[in-house]
Amino acid sequence: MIKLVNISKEYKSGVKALTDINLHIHKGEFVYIVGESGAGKSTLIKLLLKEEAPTSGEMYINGVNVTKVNNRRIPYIRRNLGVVFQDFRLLNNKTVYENIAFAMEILGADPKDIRRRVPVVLNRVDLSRKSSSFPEQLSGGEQQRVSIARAIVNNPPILLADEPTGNLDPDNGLEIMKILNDINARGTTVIMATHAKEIVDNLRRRVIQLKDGVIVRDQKRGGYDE
Ligand SMILES: Nc1ncnc2c1ncn2[C@@H]1O[C@H](COP(=O)(O)OP(=O)(O)OP(=O)(O)O)[C@@H](O)[C@H]1O
Repeated sequence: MIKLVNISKEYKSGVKALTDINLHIHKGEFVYIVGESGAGKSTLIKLLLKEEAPTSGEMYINGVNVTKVNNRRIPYIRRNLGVVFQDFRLLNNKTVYENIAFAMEILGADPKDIRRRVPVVLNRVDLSRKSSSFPEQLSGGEQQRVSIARAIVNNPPILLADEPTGNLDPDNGLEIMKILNDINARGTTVIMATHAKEIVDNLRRRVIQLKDGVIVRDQKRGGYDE
């Protein structure tokens, strides 16, 4: 489903953020990416999202080579990847409903499909009653649930989450993990970069640990530390 072959990323500043990453993530997996600050977790996510281009190596999504930044490939990537960030990144001038609908509009969805689908994902994150609220009227946990609903509304096979619980208290963090687990149980591949030791230790999944841009551990049902 996702295959990285000898991927390296060196920023213009000369920082080598990733070196020779080889990685195969299969359909339906739940993968934590862990590592100290600066280890390269966000860089890995940015490469997958095409926000950054690798310096060398090849990336494949569903067998399609998406290595080159190529405008023709961007819609393909958007359809395949949903994404959730630590800081939610909702549009503050749009309601909850509109934030989610917008993710379908930009892919050219039929308005009828949008009207049908948005309530379904709002229900999935238990926020139906907040449909007409604006982001600033919501708690952090609720905002993150909206951002998850937006990430899955186009039914992507892969969900990327960069520190999705980083701005939340433990209870809200657990709530987010329940939702991510539920999404994974329905067949979506979930890749989550995180510093949340408690979560990784309690909800054991595949753990990929980065250190100075290199994979130093790839463990089934691993804990946060070796
Ligand atoms: N745009 C950039 N330009 C130059 N260097 C960068 C850039 N983004 C990240 N880096 C550097 O690349 C390395 C990896 O950073 P990255 O953000 O991927 O780490 P991380 O594991 O996500 O860290 P954190 O847990 O703090 O978010 C770091 O040394 C960082 O300073």
